Amino acid sequence: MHYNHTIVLVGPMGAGKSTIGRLLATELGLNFFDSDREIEARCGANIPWIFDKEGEEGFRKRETQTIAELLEAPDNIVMATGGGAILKPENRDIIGKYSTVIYLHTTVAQQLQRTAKDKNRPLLQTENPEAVLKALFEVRDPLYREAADIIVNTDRQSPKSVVRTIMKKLNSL
Ligand SMILES: Nc1ncnc2c1ncn2[C@@H]1O[C@H](COP(=O)(O)OP(=O)(O)O)[C@@H](O)[C@H]1O
Ligand SMILES: O=C(O)C1=C[C@@H](OP(=O)(O)O)[C@@H](O)[C@H](O)C1
Ligand SMILES: [Mg+2]
Repeated sequence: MHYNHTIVLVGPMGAGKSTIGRLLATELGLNFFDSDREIEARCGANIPWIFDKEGEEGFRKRETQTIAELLEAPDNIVMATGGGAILKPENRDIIGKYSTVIYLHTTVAQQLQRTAKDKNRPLLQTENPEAVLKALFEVRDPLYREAADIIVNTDRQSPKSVVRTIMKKLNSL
């Protein structure tokens, strides 16, 4: 195996980063961290509260700090990031330095379905979440691609099957 054994999952909301990250960590025998859950634990409040009280900028500062903390620790881990973690050059640098990066990709239609009932994503609590997802995709897709060592489509594959695809691709790096 020739890849960096710390794995970071990037990609848009609803691509499956949190779900697949946990399964992949079990498969690899590594601890799993979801940067969003770690931000919430450190802050003692949930993401909607952070966005409401500190704005997206406040959330992004916490996100950068948390991602750095998790990746600078000595152990190999699997980490799911939030969809916007790719925006900051500092995050891209540290993720690239410490990990093998997997871009989980899906369609906007799937993202909409998978995120519809969840109120924990402040950016999607709007009249037209489809337009938001499309606009975010335009900006972020090139950044995800640039960062990625592996790209996997999660559109028509179960989480288990996505993990199998990832394992094959990791083993051929
Ligand atoms: N490959 C998949 N097929 C079907 N549903 C999925 C798949 N991956 C994730 N989901 C579902 O989509 C929702 C969002 O997944 P999540 O892991 O939170 O995405 P992300 O962390 O990328 O925003 C969850 O309800 C999850 O069960
Ligand atoms: O795309 C984004 O900017 C965000 C994605 C969310 O994580 P998921 O990608 O896990 O939904 C979470 O970090 C926050 O609501 C902002
Ligand atoms: Mg997530």
